[in-house]
Amino acid sequence: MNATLVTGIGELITADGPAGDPEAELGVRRDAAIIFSNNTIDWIGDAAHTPPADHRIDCEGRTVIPGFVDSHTHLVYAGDRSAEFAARMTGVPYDGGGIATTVAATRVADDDTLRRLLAARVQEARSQGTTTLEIKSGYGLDVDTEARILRLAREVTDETTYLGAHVIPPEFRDSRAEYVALVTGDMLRACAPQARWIDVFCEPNSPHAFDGDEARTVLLAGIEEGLLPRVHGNQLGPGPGVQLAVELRAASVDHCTFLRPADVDALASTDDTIATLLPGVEFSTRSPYPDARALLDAGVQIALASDCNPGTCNSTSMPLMIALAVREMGLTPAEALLAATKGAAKALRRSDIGIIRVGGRADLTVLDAPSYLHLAYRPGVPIARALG
Ligand SMILES: N=CN[C@@H](CCC(=O)O)C(=O)O
Ligand SMILES: [Zn+2]
Repeated sequence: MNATLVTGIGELITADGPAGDPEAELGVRRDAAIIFSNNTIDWIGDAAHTPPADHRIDCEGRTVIPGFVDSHTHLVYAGDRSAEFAARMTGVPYDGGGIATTVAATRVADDDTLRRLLAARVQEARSQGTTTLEIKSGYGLDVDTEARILRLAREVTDETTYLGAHVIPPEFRDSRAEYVALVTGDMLRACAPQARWIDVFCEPNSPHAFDGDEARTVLLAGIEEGLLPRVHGNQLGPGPGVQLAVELRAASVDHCTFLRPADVDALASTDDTIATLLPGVEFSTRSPYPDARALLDAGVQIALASDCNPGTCNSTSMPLMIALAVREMGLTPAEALLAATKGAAKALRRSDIGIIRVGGRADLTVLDAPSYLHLAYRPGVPIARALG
């Protein structure tokens, strides 16, 4: 059977409590233990009366939570844009133009280089408690490199996203329609076999990104090819991204930084589309933070993700995202932890992760702390690590 007993748990957060009150939904259990085998949870019960197991992990009073689900990352890339960040801190606004810098560096990086860079970022994320990563393409913007990025991403996760519609590459600046035709034609056919999702940077406030009509064309082509839609929306200003995501029943619309009341209403009207908030981006671009309270008060389901990428948020740290969500967006620690686990799992249409329940994946994260509150109470210190 090769079963492992996890015991000595000071506070167990299952995220499997009744919906409604976040504190109750956390499903906090004390004096509980877990048994898992083949990465599946077999048993959760009283630590004083545990079934037999082959191995034993003593948490020595630490807190155990569901492994973080990071449902929005751009981890396959080469190059560095720290100079762009420094310029932004002097007041230069972000408009997505710097993506071309990363595209140039990524196109000339070989597979071994990209694989090594990706492996280091995956390990960095796991060392901070992340157990599921979604990984997008989007730094190739030509058929071969986009397909290469997704092939490398698929080596480390099944949650891969085709983002050929990240920006219009320089060589197509004067022929946007031709690039949209490439993204929805040869590039889509080359990439779809290695992708579960299709995404688009839907942003009329950037000359580099895609307007509502272009974004719709891209997503409909991806759906036709069997991919599930996700959207980068309303990041730099009001725009059609949220409405388009809800209309096409996208699993998630991400950023949601600039929301009009009609956008909040649209998100509140559906169970299909999660509003994924990316506070590391506002932190790193000095944008205003999304009005998370308005979303929650309207009954909108939210997720938190890192959006780790070289341009707007170069951090894999989900604990940082939780601390920012509490400090800057007014979430309670319970709301933030649920958004970084169960909520982010919903943004991937998954129910076997982001939660600790029998039959679910044994993706467990240990906090070197007596309570989950320390994720926001002690920002910037390494208290979280994935078990195993
Ligand atoms: N806005 C679009 N894409 C990424 C940024 C990519 C980059 O600047 O390299 C984002 O989600 O913020
Ligand atoms: Zn992104």
